[in-house]
Amino acid sequence: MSSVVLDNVTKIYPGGHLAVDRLSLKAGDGEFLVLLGPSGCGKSTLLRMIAGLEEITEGQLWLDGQLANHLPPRERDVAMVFQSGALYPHRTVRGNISFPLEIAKSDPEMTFERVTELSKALHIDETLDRRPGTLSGGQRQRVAMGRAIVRQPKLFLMDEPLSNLDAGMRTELRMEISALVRSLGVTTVYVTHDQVEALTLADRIAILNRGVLQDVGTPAQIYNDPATAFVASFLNSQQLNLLAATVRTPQNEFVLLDFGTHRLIMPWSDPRAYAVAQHTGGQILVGLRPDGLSPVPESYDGPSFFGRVRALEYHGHEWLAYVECGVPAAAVPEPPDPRGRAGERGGGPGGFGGVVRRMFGGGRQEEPQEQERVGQNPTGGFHRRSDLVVRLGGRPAWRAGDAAKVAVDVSRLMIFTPDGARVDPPRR
Ligand SMILES: Nc1ncnc2c1ncn2[C@@H]1O[C@H](COP(=O)(O)OP(=O)(O)OP(=O)(O)O)[C@@H](O)[C@H]1O
Repeated sequence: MSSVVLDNVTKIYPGGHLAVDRLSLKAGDGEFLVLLGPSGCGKSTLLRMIAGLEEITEGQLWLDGQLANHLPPRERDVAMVFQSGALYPHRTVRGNISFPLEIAKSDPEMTFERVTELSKALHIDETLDRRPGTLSGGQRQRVAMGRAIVRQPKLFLMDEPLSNLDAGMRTELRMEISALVRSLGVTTVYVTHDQVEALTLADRIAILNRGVLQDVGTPAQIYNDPATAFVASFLNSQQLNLLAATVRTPQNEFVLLDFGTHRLIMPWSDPRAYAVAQHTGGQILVGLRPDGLSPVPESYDGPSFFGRVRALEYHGHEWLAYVECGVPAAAVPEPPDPRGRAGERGGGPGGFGGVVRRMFGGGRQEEPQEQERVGQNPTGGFHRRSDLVVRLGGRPAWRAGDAAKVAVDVSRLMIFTPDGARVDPPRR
C-alpha cells in the first residue's frame, strides 16, 4: 500500500514547453485515481514524473510519505503498463510474466505458482506456453498487466492500457482491471482520455487541461457537480446543453433565468439562489444535461422549454431528441492557457479576451460543421444552432417535426459565470 502526493508540481520541457503547471494532487492508500483530459494536457507527463522517467522541474513528489523527486525509478517500487505493453518476443507468456521475479531472484517454485495463479485471474492460463506474437491484442495487454502486477508493487501506473483494443475487449478488460487491482489493494494512477473508462474505474477522477488541474472528485461529483463549464462539457457521455441567460430578480420574489424567448424560475428556497442573484442584471451560463430534461404534455405548467423536434437520434439503448427552441447554445469557455501567463495575460489566446471571443464567436467550437449560423449576437459573433438535446429513453415520445414541451429539472441546472467558473461552489 502506498500514497502519492504531488505538491505544486511543474514540468517545463527543454525548450521551455510548460506541460504541467503547479499541480497538487493526492492518491490515497489503495485508491484508484484516474487522470482524464484532452490530448496533450499533460497526463502522461505527470505519470512519468511519478515513475521517475521524467524530471520534476519544480515542486515536490511524495511517495508513501517520502520525498521522491530524486529517487531513481527502481527505488520507487512502481510498476507501469503502457498503451501497447511491450513484451519480450522470444519469451513465452510464462517467461514474460515471471521476468520481474526472476530478476529479483525469487524462489522458482513460488514464481511458478504465482504466475500460474495470476494467469488464471487474467484469463490467459491457456496461453502460458505461447510466444507474444501468437496472441491477440487483448491477451498481450493481459500479459503486460500480469508482468506489472506479479511482484506486487506499491504503486501501479497505467497509461491508456486499453486504447489499442476494440470496444468489446476494452469493456471486458476494464472490468477485469478494476476487479484485480481492487482485490490487490494497490494504489493506482490510471491515465485515459476516455470518459467512460474514467467514470467506471475511478474512485476519484482528476481532470486536466493544458497542464492545469481543473477539478478532482468522485465520478458522481464530477458528473453532477463539476467545478467548471469545461469539466461539465468534457464529461459529456450525456452531451451538455449550455445556454446563456440573464439573471433577474423581479420585485425580489424569486430569481429569474431569462433566456430571451424562455424563462426559468429559481425560488429563494433553492440553495443556489443567493449565489445566482449576485449576478442580477448580468449574464450567466446554464448547463443542462439531456437526462435532466424530459418530454411532457402541452398542459404541463412546471419549469419547461418548448419548441419543435428537429431530429431524433437512435442510440440503441435510448433515443435523443434535438429540439429547436430558439435559445442559442453558448460555446464552452476554455480555461485560461497557463502558457500565456508570462506575458499574454488578458490578450493571449487563453486570457479573458480570448475566453469572451470564444464564447461569442470565432473560437474553435464555432467550426461551420458543428454549428448553424442562426444570427449575430450583440457582441458581433455568431450563435451556434439552438437545439436542446433531450433524452427520451427507450421509446421516443415525439416524431421529427412535432411540437415539443420539455420539462426542466431545475435542481440539475449547473450555473456558471461567463468565463466558465461555478457560480455556487461545488461540494467536495
Ligand atoms: N519530451 C518532450 N519534449 C517537449 N515537449 C513534450 C515532451 N513530451 C511531451 N511534451 C509536450 O507536453 C505536453 C503534454 O504531453 P503529454 O504526453 O503529457 O500529454 P497527454 O495528456 O498524455 O497527451 P495524450 O493523451 O495525447 O497522450 C504536450 O504539449 C506535449 O507535446
